[in-house]
Amino acid sequence: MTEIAKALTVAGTDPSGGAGIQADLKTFQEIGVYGMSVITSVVSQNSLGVKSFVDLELDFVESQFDAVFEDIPPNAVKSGMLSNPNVMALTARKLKEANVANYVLDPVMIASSGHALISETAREKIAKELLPLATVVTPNLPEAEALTNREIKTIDDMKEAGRVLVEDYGVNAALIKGGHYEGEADDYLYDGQTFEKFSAERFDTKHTHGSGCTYAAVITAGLANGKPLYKAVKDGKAYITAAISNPLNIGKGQGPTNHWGHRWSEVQPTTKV
Ligand SMILES: Nc1ncnc2c1ncn2[C@@H]1O[C@H](COP(=O)(O)OP(=O)(O)OP(=O)(O)O)[C@@H](O)[C@H]1O
Ligand SMILES: Cc1ncc(CO)c(N)n1
Repeated sequence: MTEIAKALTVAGTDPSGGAGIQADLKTFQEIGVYGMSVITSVVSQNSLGVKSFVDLELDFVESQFDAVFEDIPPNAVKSGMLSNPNVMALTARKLKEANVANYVLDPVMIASSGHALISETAREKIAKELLPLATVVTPNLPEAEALTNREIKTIDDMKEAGRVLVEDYGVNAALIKGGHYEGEADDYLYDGQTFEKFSAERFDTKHTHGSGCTYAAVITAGLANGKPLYKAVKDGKAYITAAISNPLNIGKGQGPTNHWGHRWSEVQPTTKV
C-alpha cells in the first residue's frame, strides 16, 4: 500500500477561514493530502480586513517545527506569512535540517485588502535565505515589485521579474501572478529555461480573499503527490479559477474562495420541487 502524501504549511491564521493556515489545510484536505501546520502568528482578520495579530515566540515556532519533523516528515512544505526576520531565518534552517525537497514560498507581504502583514525589513531575509531553497516562489504583482525592486507595468515586466528572481536571486522557479493586473488573470512561470503562461478569464467578483494562499497550497499538494512543477501549477490554476468563478457569496467584504468550486455542481444544495 502506498503511503498518503503529507504537506506542511508554515503561516499565520485567519479565524474567518478564508486565508492563511485555514485555507491551506482546507485545500490539502480537498485534494486528499494529509495536512499539517506550523503557526507563526495568530491573526485577527476576516473578509473586511486585518484587525490585529500576535506573533508567536520564536522558540515556540521552533518547537512546532520539531513536533512535525520528528514525527511525520512532510513530502512538501509551503510557507505563507512568516511574521518577522527571525522566523524567516528559522524556517530556512529547519527546511535545510530536514532536507525538504519540495518547498513553495508564498512571499506574503501585503494582504489583498492592503494591510501590511509583515515588516519591510523582512524582505531581505526572504531574498537571501528563503529564495535559494524554494522550488517555486509565488509573488503577486506588489510582492514581485517589492522583491525585485522594480516597477511592474506590463507583461514583459512580469516576465522580467520572474527572470530576475531565478537568475539573480537563485530561486529554482518563479510564478508571477497576474491577479492584480488589468485584463485576463494570467500568471507566468519561469524555471530558468522557458516561460509558461497559465491563463484564466477575469471574473467580476470581490470574493478572492485567500486566493494566493489557496493557489500555493494546491501547488504544494501537487508536489507532495510527486507531480512535476508544471503539472502542479496547472492543477493549481484550475483549482483557483474554479474556486473564484463559483463564489460562496459569504462575508461582508472580500469573501473567501470556494474549495468545492471544481466540483460545485455536486455539492450545491438542490432545490426541492
Ligand atoms: N478576479 C479574478 N478572476 C480570475 N482569477 C483571478 C482573479 N483574481 C485573482 N485571480 C487568480 O487567482 C490567483 C491568485 O492571484 P493573486 O494575484 O490575486 O494572489 P494574491 O494577491 O497573493 O492573493 P491573496 O492575497 O488574496 O491571497 C492567480 O492565479 C490569479 O491570476
Ligand atoms: C495569515 C494570512 N496569510 C496570508 C494572507 C493573504 O491573503 C492573509 N490575509 N492572512
